[in-house]
Amino acid sequence: MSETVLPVRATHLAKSYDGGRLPVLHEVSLQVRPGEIVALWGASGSGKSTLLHLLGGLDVPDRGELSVCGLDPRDEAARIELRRRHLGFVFQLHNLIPDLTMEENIAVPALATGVSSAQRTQRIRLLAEQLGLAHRLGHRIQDLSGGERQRTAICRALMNSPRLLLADEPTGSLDEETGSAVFALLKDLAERDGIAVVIATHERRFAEACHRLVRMRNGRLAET
Ligand SMILES: Nc1ncnc2c1ncn2[C@@H]1O[C@H](COP(=O)(O)OP(=O)(O)OP(=O)(O)O)[C@@H](O)[C@H]1O
Repeated sequence: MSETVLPVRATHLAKSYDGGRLPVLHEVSLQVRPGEIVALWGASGSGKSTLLHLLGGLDVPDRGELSVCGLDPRDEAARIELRRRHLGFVFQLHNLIPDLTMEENIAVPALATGVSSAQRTQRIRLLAEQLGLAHRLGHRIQDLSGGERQRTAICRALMNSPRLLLADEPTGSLDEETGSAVFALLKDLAERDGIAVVIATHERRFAEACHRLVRMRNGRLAET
């Protein structure tokens, strides 16, 4: 990615629900550079998930300018390209398919990209080793611990080598120790692999350990 193409460049984004009756985001501007881990920190209902959804093309802003890895997620073709090649999303409740194995779950994003099954298997093994999951690849999701599930979700999000990882309360369902391990992993991805990471969290200790803490309050950003 050239230096001018930032993973996130959002300017004056606004979003409301309920036909405009429920304004949720106001004048939100945010830039994220490669290798940077940025926390969106704020109380429940402050708009963190809504902003992540806009960045990930899961929802569209009412107003403002948005470029994600040089593409506009409002455009459908760009959205498909983003999901296939540039973007990984980690949800609070992992959203894995419980009946499938860890390996099958991690493989899902690669199914639409046309990579060979040999390349797919190689990539899954590499990621699983990096995240300490190699010994569990054949297990079904329902048989895994919360921390293993969340690390599996991170593997799945990394499957297509994204430049930007969006993580919505990735530690929210985990105990303190497991949550710390998952957070350390996300920070490592930014610092070691140059992936831009945006993490929504209400946990102050994680927000403060990020490179940048952006506070959200009533749908507005205040950088600290
Ligand atoms: N699809 C929707 N339709 C209507 N209102 C919504 C929708 N999504 C979110 N909201 C509302 O927008 C506001 C912001 O929600 P959002 O989920 O972005 O906050 P959050 O900071 O991520 O909260 P939490 O930490 O609880 O996940 C809330 O009042 C929420 O009820």
